Amino acid sequence: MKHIQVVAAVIVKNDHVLIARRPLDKHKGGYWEFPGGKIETGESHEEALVREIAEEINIRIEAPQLFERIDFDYPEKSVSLNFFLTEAFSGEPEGLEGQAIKWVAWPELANYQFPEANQPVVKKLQNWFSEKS
Ligand SMILES: Nc1nc2c([nH]c(=O)n2[C@H]2C[C@H](O)[C@@H](COP(=O)(O)OP(=O)(O)OP(=O)(O)O)O2)c(=O)[nH]1
Ligand SMILES: [Mg+2]
Repeated sequence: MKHIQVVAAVIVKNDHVLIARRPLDKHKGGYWEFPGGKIETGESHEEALVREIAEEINIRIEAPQLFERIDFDYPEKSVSLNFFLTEAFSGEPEGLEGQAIKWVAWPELANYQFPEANQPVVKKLQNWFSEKS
């Protein structure tokens, strides 16, 4: 089975987190995600993350910290997801690939459908916010 390494950003501003809706023509199209994508050959995780977020969301993220790692097998491919949390960025988020983006108050996260693999990271993030507040 095809295996890919993915980095994704959990971008936090106060009690909100930025999510994006995957384009319909992509794997898991229509699901909400933490923006990010595949690591390219020769890139570090952090380089890939900064690049993907600039390409997709038009902001520059700073000081991302590894938050959660998840390996998951979909029927069509297996993914290693590396989620990095950051509260520091410059610029104004914008969906550069035509995708919807949204700042969601953390208690509302449960109302958005994420890919199956994301279940543990969404739960961990809800715990992270609830311990902070
Ligand atoms: N970015 C992101 N991908 C996720 C999440 N959860 C999840 O299962 N995935 C899966 C869906 C995809 O199979 C893969 C990410 O690939 P991608 O389509 O975003 O890759 P990419 O941005 O490099 O896009 P491209 O090569 O198709 O243009 O990881 C998530 O929260 N964020
Ligand atoms: Mg992507």
